[in-house]
Amino acid sequence: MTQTILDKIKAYKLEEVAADKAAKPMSEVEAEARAASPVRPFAQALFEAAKTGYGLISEVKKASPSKGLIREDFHPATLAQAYERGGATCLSVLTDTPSFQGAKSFLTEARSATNMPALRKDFMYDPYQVAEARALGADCILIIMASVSDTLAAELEDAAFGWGMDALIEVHDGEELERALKLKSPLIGVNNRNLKTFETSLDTTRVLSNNVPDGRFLISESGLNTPADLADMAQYGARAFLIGESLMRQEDVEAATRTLLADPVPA
Ligand SMILES: O=P(O)(O)OC[C@@H](O)[C@@H](O)c1c[nH]c2ccccc12
Repeated sequence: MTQTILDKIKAYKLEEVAADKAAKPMSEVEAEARAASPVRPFAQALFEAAKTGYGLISEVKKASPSKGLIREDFHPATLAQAYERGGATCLSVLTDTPSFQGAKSFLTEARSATNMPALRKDFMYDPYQVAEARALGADCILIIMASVSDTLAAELEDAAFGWGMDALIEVHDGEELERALKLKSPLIGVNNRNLKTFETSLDTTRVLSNNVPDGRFLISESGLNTPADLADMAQYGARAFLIGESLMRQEDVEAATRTLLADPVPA
């Protein structure tokens, strides 16, 4: 079988985690997590925002494997503040370095410059990374069903809940969605980008929305550019969105965020 980009990421991430553990044992990370800035309610903030408008998870994203460098002028704290002033609900901060030019410090910097809850956007394979997320200040972690077993997904979710964090469960097809629904988290992220091929299609949300039951909260992720895209996805039940690139490409991130959220279709 050919190796996908996701397989490659997993391989280096497991090595990275092993090296991190050797440098700083779990007990130390746990102590840092206990001393970290208190958890901000991530899911709750999205539910609230979705009652009257859209929930927006705004992503601090410097580069991606498919697009290379997205934004030259990149200061996580400044960008996070622009998102907040523009009306975003939550932050997502890429902490992966090899593929996304992110950094763990970006998460702490961005979050502490705002009052928004923050998602650690990374590829999670070990409860060590979950404790580390909390130590960095994260309020939510990402669980990518395409890249983990059911057992590991449940273990990561339990670890997140144990720290008082939320978990965003990411799916890209019907099989992954079915597996996601065996977990407890209400936050279901449908990624319009296939992480194995990097192709993006909003049909992913359109199709999978049919199988997201009441009681789960649908978040449409990736490839969203315009208010019309959001209105389109909202018709399929998505009241919250995870957006990076299209906002990161704007000179005035605050104004672009405000424009995107200006005219929500009624809930
Ligand atoms: O930049 P975009 O197309 O607006 O997408 C944001 C976000 O959905 C995307 O960065 C993403 C979704 N799931 C991921 C998993 C890993 C890394 C990145 C991602």
